[in-house]
Amino acid sequence: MKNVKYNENYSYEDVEAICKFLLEKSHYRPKIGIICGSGLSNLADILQEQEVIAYSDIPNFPTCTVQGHRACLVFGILNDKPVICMQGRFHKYEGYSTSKVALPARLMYLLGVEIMIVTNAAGGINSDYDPGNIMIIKDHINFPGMAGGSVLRGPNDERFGPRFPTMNNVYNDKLRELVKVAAKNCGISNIREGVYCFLGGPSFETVAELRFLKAAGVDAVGMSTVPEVVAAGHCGLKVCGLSLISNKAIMDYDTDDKPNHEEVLDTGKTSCANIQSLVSDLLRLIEV
Ligand SMILES: O=P(O)(O)O[C@@H]1C[C@H](O)[C@@H](CO)O1
Ligand code: HPA
Repeated sequence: MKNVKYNENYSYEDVEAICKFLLEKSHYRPKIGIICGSGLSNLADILQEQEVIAYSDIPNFPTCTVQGHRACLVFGILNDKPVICMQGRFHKYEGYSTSKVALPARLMYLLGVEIMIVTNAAGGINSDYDPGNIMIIKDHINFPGMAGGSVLRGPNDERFGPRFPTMNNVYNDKLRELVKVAAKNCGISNIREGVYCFLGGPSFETVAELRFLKAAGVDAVGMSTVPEVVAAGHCGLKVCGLSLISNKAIMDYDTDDKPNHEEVLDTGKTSCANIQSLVSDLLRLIEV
C-alpha cells in the first residue's frame, strides 16, 4: 500500500503553486492537454522532445494508485504543437477528494491550456460496439453528479468558474467533427460516437445496472472522465473525449464471462497504435 494522502483540498492557490513549479521546470507553454486513461499511458510516447516529470517529484501533487496509470507528466511536441500529457488520473473511487479529481483540468487551465483531450477505457453497452472500437464522447450522464456528488460540490471559487456552469456542448462539436476527419485520415473505420456514463466504481456493474443504463441511452460506461470534464467546462476549456471500448458489458445472466481490469489493460496495449495515430492526426488538424 502506498503512503497516499487522500483528503487534502486543492485551493486555487495550491493549483497555482503547482502551475508555477511546472512553468519554472519546463519551457513549454502548451495550449493542448491530454489525459491518458487506464492502459493508455503510452499515448504520451508519441510526443517528441519530451520533458518527463514524475508526479512524485511535483510538490503537493497526488499519486496514482491504479495499475495502468504511469504517474508522470510529459511535456513535448506533437505535430508541431506543444502539449502536456498526464499519464494517469485520480479517480473518485480511489478515495480522493473532489478537488483532487478536478486537479488535472484546473492545472491545465492555469497552465494556459485551451483544449483538453481526455481518454478512458470503458465498457461497451451499445451492442454494436466491440473491444478496440474508439467512441467519440458526444455527451455524458453524470450519475454521481445527479445525486449530489458533483466534482463542483462545495464552495465555488469564481477564479475557476461560475457557480452554475453550463454543460451544453461541453464535448465540443467542432472537435468531434475533427476526430471523425482524423479517423478517416488514419483508416480507422470503426469510430463510434455516443453517450458515456460515469459511475462511482470500483465494482463493475451488475447485469441489472447495465440493462438499466442501456435503457437510459448509454453507449459506454466507465469510472472516470466526467469529473474532469465538468471541472474543465467550469473553467471554460474546450473538451474532446475519447473512450476506448476495452470490453463488452456483460448483459446476460447465462454466461461465466466477467469484466476485469487485466482485459481493460490488454485492450489498451493492442489498441494503442490506433489511439496514437488518431490523436496525432487530430493535433495536426486542430488550430490553436
Ligand atoms: O481511468 P479509466 O477510466 O480509463 O479507467 C477505467 C475505469 C477504471 O478505473 C478501470 C477499470 O478497469 O479502467
Ligand atoms: N465498466 C466500468 N468501467 C470500465 C469498464 C466497464 O465495463 N471497462 C473499463 N472501465
